[in-house]
Amino acid sequence: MSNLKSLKDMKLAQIDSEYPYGKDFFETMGLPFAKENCTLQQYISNIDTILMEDLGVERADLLEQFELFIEHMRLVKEGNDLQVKSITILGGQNKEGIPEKLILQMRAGEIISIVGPTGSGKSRLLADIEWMAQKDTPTKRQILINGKVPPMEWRFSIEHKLVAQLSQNMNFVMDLTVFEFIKMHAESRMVENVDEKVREIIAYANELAGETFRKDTPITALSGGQSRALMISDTAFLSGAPIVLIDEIENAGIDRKKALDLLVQKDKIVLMATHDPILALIGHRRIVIKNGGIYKIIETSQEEKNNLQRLETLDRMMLHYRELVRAGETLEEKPNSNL
Ligand SMILES: Nc1ncnc2c1ncn2[C@@H]1O[C@H](COP(=O)(O)OP(=O)(O)OP(=O)(O)O)[C@@H](O)[C@H]1O
Repeated sequence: MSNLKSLKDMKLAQIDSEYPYGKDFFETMGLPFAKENCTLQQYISNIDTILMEDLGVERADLLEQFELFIEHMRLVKEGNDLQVKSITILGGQNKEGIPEKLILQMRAGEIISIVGPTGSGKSRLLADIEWMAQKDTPTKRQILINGKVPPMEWRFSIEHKLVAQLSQNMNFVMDLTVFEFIKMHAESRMVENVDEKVREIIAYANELAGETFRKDTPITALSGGQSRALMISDTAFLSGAPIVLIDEIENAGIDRKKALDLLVQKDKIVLMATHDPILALIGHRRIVIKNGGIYKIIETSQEEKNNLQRLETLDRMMLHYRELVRAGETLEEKPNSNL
């Protein structure tokens, strides 16, 4: 905060050029923030007394609130820029208290799948990462960011949101169109060229979703797959979060491979819990969970990658037939692996 102490002595024009969002603070209160040749202190002292009374704020408090606002916005920007090069999981214990005995490091640009039977603890592992567990969850795991214990504030702070979670259910309750919703998010992330970014996000989401939607479609009218696609595209383009956790993407009816390519392009660390062999093999490595503990880690072998191609061919065939079913066509056509 020390550099903020001098805010009051800065000229308004200088504040405007260093913190372009600063004027919003005053303008939303109905206080014009012209680029006058006076310091912030002078500007606040010169605000009409009746206006100050109407606002119900003391001059000293106004300055303090402004300083807090600038600090908050600065942290949001810093959080956006924070680089996560690695996450490390220090093993804890399984459901029976047997130690995991492992150190697993994951680097930016990696996709890691998490596999294991229902109830084995896949979501728990994702939750440990999201919460940046410090031996204080049932698994007793510890998570390091860039090889270090993350500062406590990151666990609670919205500004340092390191983790974006795409969960199984997305329920929208707001009465907004797709464009308004994404625009609101883009504005809160303080991106430049908001409208262009929003159009880009919607276009990508439409590529991921089987059925297209329009920018003026109400978000409540989106299908499960469409809203999932929208949130994936939104996360890829807007979320500063370098870590993306995906809990079971397979049932969403979206182009899973494209979705992952989009997320990983952005140099994120992607972890996904899945039962789907294609997604499991898209991962560079997969964590196998058994009885609440990390049981083994499998590097995707060349042999498996060759199988992935075969499985993808089968998947395209299935998708084709699914489209025929959706369109009410007959299914008499012979399966064709050249699709
Ligand atoms: N190491 C552990 N110690 C204690 N409890 C655990 C451990 N791992 C997981 N659990 C608990 O076991 C339960 C099931 O785990 P979880 O929901 O993560 O399973 P899952 O593999 O995601 O299942 P599904 O495939 O059905 O989504 C949860 O209540 C979770 O907190």
